[in-house]
Amino acid sequence: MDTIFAQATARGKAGVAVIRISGPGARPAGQGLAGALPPSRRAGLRRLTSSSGVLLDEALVLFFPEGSSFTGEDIVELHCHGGQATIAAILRELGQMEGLRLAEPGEFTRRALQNGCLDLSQVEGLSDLLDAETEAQRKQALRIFSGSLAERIEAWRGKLIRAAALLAVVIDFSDEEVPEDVRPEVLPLIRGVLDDLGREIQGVGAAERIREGFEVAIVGPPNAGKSTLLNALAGREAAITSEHAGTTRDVIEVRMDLAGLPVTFLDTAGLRETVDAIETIGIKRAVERARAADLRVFLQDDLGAPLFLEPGPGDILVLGKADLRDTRGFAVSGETGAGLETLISRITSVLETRAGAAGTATRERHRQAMGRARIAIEAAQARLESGLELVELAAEDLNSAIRSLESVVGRIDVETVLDEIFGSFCLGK
Ligand SMILES: Nc1nc2c(ncn2[C@@H]2O[C@H](COP(=O)(O)OP(=O)(O)OP(=O)(O)O)[C@@H](O)[C@H]2O)c(=O)[nH]1
Ligand SMILES: [K+]
Ligand SMILES: [Mg+2]
Repeated sequence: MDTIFAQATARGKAGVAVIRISGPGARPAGQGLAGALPPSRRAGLRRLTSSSGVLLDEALVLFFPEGSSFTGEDIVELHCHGGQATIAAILRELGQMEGLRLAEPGEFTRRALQNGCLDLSQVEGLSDLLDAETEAQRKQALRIFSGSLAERIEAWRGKLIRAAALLAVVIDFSDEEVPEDVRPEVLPLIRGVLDDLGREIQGVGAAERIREGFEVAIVGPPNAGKSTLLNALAGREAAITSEHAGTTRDVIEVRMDLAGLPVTFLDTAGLRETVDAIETIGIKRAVERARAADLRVFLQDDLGAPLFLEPGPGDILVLGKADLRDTRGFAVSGETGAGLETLISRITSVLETRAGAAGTATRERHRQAMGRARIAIEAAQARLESGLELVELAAEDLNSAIRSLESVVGRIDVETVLDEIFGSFCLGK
């Protein structure tokens, strides 16, 4: 196995930079640079020198031995000064050492996965954690990274293995006398898993929105003040505004953080009947994007006017230019900021409710694997409900469901399933 190294912190000038070395050559490489390494997992201040005796830096050095490091291999960390020349000099020195090479992107994490320090879902969680920009994203990513999905999978797997083992008893006795009917125990077990899976599959959509961001489209007639409203929400001149009806043509996106939820606001072309070819294209885009958005804010001149688009559940209808109106209804003004707080809190509350449906699974990959498992378990359930004749097929269905679930965490070894089934049940053969 190669020994790899890379700068773990972001590129650019900084107070401190961390360089990580992982693999069988990490310890000798660290010793070559720093002399004697500090005791395991304890920081020690060392002078880093090149093989030709040139002082490179003074750095904090840490050693994480194989088995208790991020990658599972020996790791040496150098917390050096964050100047570009310092980092370059140390990386150059490491590159000249026998058996060491620069890591490829994600290679430390890949090794952690290979060595069983992280499962596949945790690797996904780690990648989300590094991408997290809002509080909801951070919490969701950290939950997966700390293994919560793996725990759920393990619990379902345990129940399905127990169910399959009970069926195995029936299969074994089927040639001799009438076997005990294990269905009163098996069916509730698999029903419980089906209920959980149903909820988790339902929640993936919400979890994906938290990962990728919700889209909120601002729609309405030309000159309603949509772009002015977007700019007020963004706190900057993101979109061109003018007194000319039909100013906005392209969809303008502004990314924001609403109470920890990532939200992209879309400003769109004003909706109306028009013969202008370019405006027509803009309106088509507006309608498409607004339909696909999670939520629409209909900014209106008067509430009776045509909407050009069917409002969905949770959508918000609001009058614009509140400063020019004498209304006791809900109105906003991008110009003065009137009603903005109320609008934001309404949007937030709709999105928070939706985000609340998120479970533990966060990705399409998870949904597909859980979906396959659900189909297989439902097949087993149907076979068992019709009697015990199809018990072998039902057991096969359960094993296939177990494999699908295991694929979520990257463990797809069937032998372990068989081992557990026959390890916990002595059939006396
Ligand atoms: N008094 C007042 N004027 C506003 C308000 N919002 C926008 N306006 C004015 O109304 C005109 C149209 O504003 P825009 O923000 O460009 O309207 P729009 O809905 O984006 O228009 P299109 O992109 O053409 O569909 C501009 O002259 C704005 O200054 C408001 O809240 N109060
Ligand atoms: K306008
Ligand atoms: Mg506009």
